[in-house]
Amino acid sequence: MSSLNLDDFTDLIERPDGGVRRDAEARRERQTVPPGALGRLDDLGEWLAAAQGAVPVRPIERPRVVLFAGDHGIAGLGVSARPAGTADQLVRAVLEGASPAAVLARRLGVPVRVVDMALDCDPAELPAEVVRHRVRRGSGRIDVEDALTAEEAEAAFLAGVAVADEEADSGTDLVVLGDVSVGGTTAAAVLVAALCGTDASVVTGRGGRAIDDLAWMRKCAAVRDALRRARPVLGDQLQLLAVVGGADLAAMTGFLLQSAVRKMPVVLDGVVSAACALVGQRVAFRAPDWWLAGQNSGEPAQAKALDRMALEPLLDHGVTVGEGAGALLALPLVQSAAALAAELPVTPEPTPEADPERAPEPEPVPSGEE
Ligand SMILES: O=C(O)c1ccc[n+]([C@@H]2O[C@H](COP(=O)([O-])O)[C@@H](O)[C@H]2O)c1
Ligand SMILES: Cc1cc2nc[nH]c2cc1C
Repeated sequence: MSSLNLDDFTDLIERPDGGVRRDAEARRERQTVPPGALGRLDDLGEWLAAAQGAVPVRPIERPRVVLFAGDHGIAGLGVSARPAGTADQLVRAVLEGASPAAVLARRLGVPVRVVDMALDCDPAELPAEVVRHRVRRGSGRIDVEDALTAEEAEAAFLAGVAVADEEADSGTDLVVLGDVSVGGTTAAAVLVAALCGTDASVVTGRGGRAIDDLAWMRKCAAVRDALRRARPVLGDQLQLLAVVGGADLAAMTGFLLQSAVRKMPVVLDGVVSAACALVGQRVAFRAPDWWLAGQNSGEPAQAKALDRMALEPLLDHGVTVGEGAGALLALPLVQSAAALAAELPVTPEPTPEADPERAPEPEPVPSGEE
């Protein structure tokens, strides 16, 4: 039996500071740029201030890309555009600078950290910088078996918690979160359908235009079968991740929740991070207050999950490549919002002298010496 109790997260996660948010709004009102003229960037700047507990908001100077990597047995059914068990190749491409996320991260000067949770390869053949938290080699085939044992799910979740603590402790001020997986979007679709009470066909996407009609039908059938296995465990999120999630998704959920505990804002990427965020919301309803939806990837399950969390994607360019690439594109926008909020000139705060009607009572004169 698993001993980890996720209920503790409900109390551990606070809301971003509402008073700070109001101070940020008041500061914005004293900027000479007309109200509303910066559109959603105003909201973004005020949200960041509240998350940081600081007015003016501090610049985002130490962002990081954190990617959880794993293979999924379900990919063996031909539900992915990639052959099953090849996520390690994607990991190498990221770390060699040869993938979309690697190009963007290099351009933006953001370090990338890849965590092996369940790659299906010899660990000795992985690049040295891969963070090692593997709990098994490939998560189980979720249409017919559990992705993980209860112990593996707990270990994976706690690995995610540990990585979030390491990031927070090292001064990371914003995380761009993504996955490197093969078959991961099938597990994500199952989680979203299970938690939203919808059918397989509503949540099953094509991964951009990557899979054909036959593969889409196989994916739908796999989601339907896994969904049947998910329903009995809907009330226990760790068990849900064990039955139909996988090691990378369990870790990502732990990461998201602990990031909220540590008040470290996270930008979500695609359907996999959105599904984990939705599981996290079930664990702690305040947690989504700490997350931003970087982009709309176009996957129906992602849209459903974000809608449930009332998160509105910053961008919409149909980026379905995963590995945090879509969320990375949103990073300059977030950094711009912080810079505008902090750097645009403000008119001086009204002082009591300038407004005699609002002048406070005079301080009583101290009667004696200290
Ligand atoms: O986020 C999305 O909408 C999305 C849609 C299709 C694929 N991906 C990414 O592509 C990778 C392979 O996913 P899959 O499930 O199609 O094998 C994985 O890293 C996913 O995050 C991502
Ligand atoms: C305004 C705003 C509200 C949010 N709630 C959760 N994440 C958020 C992000 C933003 C930007």
